Amino acid sequence: MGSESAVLPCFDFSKGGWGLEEGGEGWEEMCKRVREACESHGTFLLVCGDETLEGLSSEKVFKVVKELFDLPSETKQKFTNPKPTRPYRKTPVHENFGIGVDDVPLPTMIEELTNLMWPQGNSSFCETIKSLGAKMLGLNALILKMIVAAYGLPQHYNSDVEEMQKTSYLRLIKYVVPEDSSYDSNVALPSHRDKGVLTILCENDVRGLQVQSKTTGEWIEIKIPKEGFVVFVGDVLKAWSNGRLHAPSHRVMVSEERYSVGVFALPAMEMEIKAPHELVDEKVHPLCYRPFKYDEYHTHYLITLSDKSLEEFAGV
Ligand SMILES: O=C(O)CCC(=O)C(=O)O
Ligand SMILES: [Fe+2]
Repeated sequence: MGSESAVLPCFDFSKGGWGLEEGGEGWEEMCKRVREACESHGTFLLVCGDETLEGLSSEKVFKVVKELFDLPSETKQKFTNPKPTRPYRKTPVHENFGIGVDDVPLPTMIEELTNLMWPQGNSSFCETIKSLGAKMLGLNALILKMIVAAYGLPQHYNSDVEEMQKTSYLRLIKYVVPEDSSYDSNVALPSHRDKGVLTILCENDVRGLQVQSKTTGEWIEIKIPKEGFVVFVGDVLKAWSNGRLHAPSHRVMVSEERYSVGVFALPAMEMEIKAPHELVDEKVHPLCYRPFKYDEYHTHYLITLSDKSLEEFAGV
């Protein structure tokens, strides 16, 4: 355990690097590399740089995130998201706010959260988290388009890309070292695979995230670039890609207070997850997963909470 994240691919999406423009110079090469990273590791790092992040420095983001978690418990508990899996939650090792309800735009939800937490207003929280959310949603969308392009799939699969982000949501997380000494481990978030499509995360300057190597099974420490993100492939994207993309197990170990922000791309509940026929062939890539509705898979997971739920539910 303990390899440096230097072994993980890291792409420069800053203006001085590869750039972010769809179809721009270096686009094809970048799509290919992103696809390869998602196949071999299921994860990669992204450096965005100040210009691309438009002033959203890590200091600025985590200052407002910390302000939220520093509010009194009674105030935080007022946040009862109508989506039952995403209210304010607190356990001995972490606290989190899941922000996002199907059909309600993320900026509206962030405004509602701000008004609830600070009736007198807090524009720096509201504007910072809205800009960050928009940036992270945009990056998820771009990466999904890159994957479609890298497989040489016809443009009409971009409608799958849109469907696959219909219920995206943002999560603000604080990890703590438990005071209760009966918690003898510092596993703050146990090993799991993300069940959705694609996850993008940033952290304050405290490490703790680890990913399990696809090839060796060892745990690799992830050092998310300060002006950047880490990206994980989730189960739904693995199924859609006919098992070509890898959905890696990851976990969080903490020895000091840590904060992170994640945007989780999730499909429309009624979306049928089905590999494009171009990604299926008899010999090399036989069909790995039967087509399934996302809400059925989601329900199955909530019942079993199994890390192998995709294989159990839809494996052929
Ligand atoms: O907080 C992190 O760095 C990871 C969070 C995560 O993996 C999750 O919420 O699914
Ligand atoms: Fe995760």
